[in-house]
Amino acid sequence: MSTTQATTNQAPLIRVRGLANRFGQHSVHEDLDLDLYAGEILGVVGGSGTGKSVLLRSIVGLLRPSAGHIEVFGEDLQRLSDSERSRIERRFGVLFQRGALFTSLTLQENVALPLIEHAKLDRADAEALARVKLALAGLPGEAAIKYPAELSGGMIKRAALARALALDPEVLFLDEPTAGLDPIGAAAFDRLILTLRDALGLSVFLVTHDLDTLYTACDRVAVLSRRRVLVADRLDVVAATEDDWIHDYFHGPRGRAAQQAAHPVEDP
Ligand SMILES: Nc1ncnc2c1ncn2[C@@H]1O[C@H](COP(=O)(O)OP(=O)(O)OP(=O)(O)O)[C@@H](O)[C@H]1O
Repeated sequence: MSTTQATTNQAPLIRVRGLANRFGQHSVHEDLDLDLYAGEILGVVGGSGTGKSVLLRSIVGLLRPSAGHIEVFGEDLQRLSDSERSRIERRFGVLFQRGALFTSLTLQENVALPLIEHAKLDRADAEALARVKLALAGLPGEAAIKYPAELSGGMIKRAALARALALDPEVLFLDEPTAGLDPIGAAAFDRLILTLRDALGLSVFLVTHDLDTLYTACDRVAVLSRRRVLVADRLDVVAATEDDWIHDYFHGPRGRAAQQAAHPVEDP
């Protein structure tokens, strides 16, 4: 696995080594290595079924790996007790692919839930803070008392992001955050992720199929292929890697369009 010089000088925030995930006879990951550095937005890509979500779930503690080590903030997750592990996991915010909000709760009640449960705030304080988080995620004030069914897909994503930010995480995990959004909504969401990273100093692990997201938001890109991370590096290095999937993905019509949109050729 290659990596940029700039990132090799600092200790990674998350260090995955020799990871294996197997479901019966089906091996999804074998001997997978990956690092996430402080303050970076790492895009994780790969063909369907290459195990991007499984990797995310192993890191955030929802799936126990079959083998290997995951170190987070310098601690090996497998060696920690359940309570120590949940102390670490509290420093994560996760936006799942089907970022389900509770349909019977308003947005501010949804976002207040982790604040009541984990930060032990009373309901009024939790909902006041929830409104701040909803604003941070770019939602207008009046959205706070709406129910998910009353909102567009883009607004629901933002509300789910607000909930992921509720406990002031240091690392944000996003599983296909722009899936299902129209191109304008997706571009706005990419900008929001960048703004939040800069404003809050977040580190971001971002699973995506969206080439525009890679070009506009990601500092590095990791490609999952053949059960491991084939390459994790700057986009230009990744796009130049000799591999059939990488070639088709980055140099097909969609890849060329995304690159063109990110770096338009100026008229003479
Ligand atoms: N709990 C599970 N039990 C058995 N197999 C599983 C389980 N979770 C995931 N898998 C399998 O692991 C493989 C990788 O799944 P995963 O959802 O991580 O892929 P992905 O790269 O995120 O795909 P996509 O891009 O389509 O979302 C799939 O073949 C899936 O069926």
